[in-house]
Amino acid sequence: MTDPSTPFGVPELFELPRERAEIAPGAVHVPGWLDLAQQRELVLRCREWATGPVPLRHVVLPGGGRMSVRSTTLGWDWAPYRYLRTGEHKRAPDMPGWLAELGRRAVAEACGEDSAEARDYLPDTALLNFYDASARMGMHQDRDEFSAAPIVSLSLGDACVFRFGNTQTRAAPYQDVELRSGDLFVFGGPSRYAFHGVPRILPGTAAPELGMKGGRLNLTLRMTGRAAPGR
Ligand SMILES: O=C(O)CCC(=O)C(=O)O
Ligand SMILES: [Fe+2]
Repeated sequence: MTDPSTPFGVPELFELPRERAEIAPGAVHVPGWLDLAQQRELVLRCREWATGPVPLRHVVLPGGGRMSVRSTTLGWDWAPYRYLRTGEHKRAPDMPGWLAELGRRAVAEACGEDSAEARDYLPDTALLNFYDASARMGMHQDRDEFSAAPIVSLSLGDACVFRFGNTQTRAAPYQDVELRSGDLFVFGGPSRYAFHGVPRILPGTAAPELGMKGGRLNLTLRMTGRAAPGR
């Protein structure tokens, strides 16, 4: 008799469902939070933003280093290490209301529908990062915001190794989590200022139906805590 857990005798064809996990207090990984249709829709939007007034570019750090990731923003623009109203080229597009609402639902998913975090969450900025197969992001803290509200991270395309560390140092202890297309990761509370980074992209792991040729998109939603711009 064949073992029902290994159809065709090939265990690799079967994968256990990935479980929601609290990686550290206040840091929650929700695998497959976005279904394929939602992921495709977001990929299309990202494509628009990537070619918008502030196109995807390699940000150059004050020390002269060029980030291997290409990025752009909605709402406020980001230049190391602060949020600006005007990007290098033009003003970033507004943060769409539907995306802010998606962020609020993400926090409700991670922290609870009735939580103060979810009630008060109104992200005014989204950072879009594109990683080709060789791009990576070093360990850092997200601390350019004047708000301690959680950071919401959505992943699309190729999977990556996401390294989530501690609040004291960029070195160990840390945990490596595989973030795949559609996954949600929220970090707030005691983990809000934890060091984190992306040491590796796993090329060729995206579903072809997503319509991406390759690479990984990451969208982080943030509350900058800056006063709403007068327009
Ligand atoms: O790509 C990721 O998953 C993380 C991105 C990130 O940490 C950032 O943009 O600050
Ligand atoms: Fe970050």
